[in-house]
Amino acid sequence: MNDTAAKIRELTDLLNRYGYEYYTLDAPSVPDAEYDRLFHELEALEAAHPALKLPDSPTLRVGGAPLSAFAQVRHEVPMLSLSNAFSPQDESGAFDHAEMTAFDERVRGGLGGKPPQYVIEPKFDGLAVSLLYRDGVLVQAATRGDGSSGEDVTQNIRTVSDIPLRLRGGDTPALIEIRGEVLMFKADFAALNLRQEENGRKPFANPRNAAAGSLRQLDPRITAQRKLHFFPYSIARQEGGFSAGTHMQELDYCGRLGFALPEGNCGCFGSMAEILAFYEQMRQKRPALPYEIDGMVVKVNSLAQQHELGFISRAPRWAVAHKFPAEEALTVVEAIDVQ
Ligand SMILES: NC(=O)c1cnc(OC2CCCC2)nc1N
Repeated sequence: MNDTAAKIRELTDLLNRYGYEYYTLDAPSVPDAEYDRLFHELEALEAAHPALKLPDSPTLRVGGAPLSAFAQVRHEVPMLSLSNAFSPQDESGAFDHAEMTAFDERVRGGLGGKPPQYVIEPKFDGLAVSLLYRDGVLVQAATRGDGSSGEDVTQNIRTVSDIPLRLRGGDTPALIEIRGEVLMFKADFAALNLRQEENGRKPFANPRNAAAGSLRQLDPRITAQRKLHFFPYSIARQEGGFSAGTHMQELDYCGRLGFALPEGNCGCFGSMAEILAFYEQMRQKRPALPYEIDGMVVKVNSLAQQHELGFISRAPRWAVAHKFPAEEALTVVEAIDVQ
């Protein structure tokens, strides 16, 4: 590699590390002026040697030329959406968690009575996206769309500062598809709407609409100005790298790969009673959170148990077998009678 290419590689890695410290760890190790100096040095080298610009260059964060339209991306693994378990309040204001108790019973039934561990995490109120990394480099990002295919928003996603352009840590998987929620923090939403009104533009109704509108911009330079964030919540597929056995291990792995995690707002418990207590705590904490959540998501922690249950829930909902009593069942009854 010639020394210009080596210099571009060195500046790219250094600026990506500084960006991770600043945006994801909220712990910059250099002053902004030093970051800006190195950034302009990289911009100048890339302008002089366009062929040497790297796919994970931090200069991609400012957004390139506008698109005329979004391409469609087919999801290899359909993007499932969550069924809702509402907890209506009774007249005393207490929450009736009957639907959660029913969920717990269905899960235990589906696992042959084995007691599951549950993870409870925020239900982020943003928009779902899927991120594809090959050999550690972000190569494609898509919205959920109809679950089977979505819009290619790769250029716009590259402007989201806490989405790594290259995965961190060692043991990089050859391929990994990470799904999560793009959202706008409440404070950034308020500031954006102030700017909208100052410029005579319509304010956004809520942070979710603001995030969706900002991500589905054809001009990435507008997306870059919108201060979006991303939280991962599942690994859809993976080839190589660390093989998680539970959802908590998946989240922890995403943290090691360089993603931001909703620290302190997730929990893992062995009983629905503890889950509901955590739900109650989060309901109290909700107004003070920096981002909007519209509930909590409860998942079976073990991936093996998820796959086992997933099979049952993937059975056609529109058909059911109504079986005659098995012959041997009658025999067994007779055997008991005979004894
Ligand atoms: N809005 C959220 O915060 C959220 C959405 N989805 C999921 O999980 C998907 C992954 C597999 C089935 C549902 N988790 C979440 N936290």
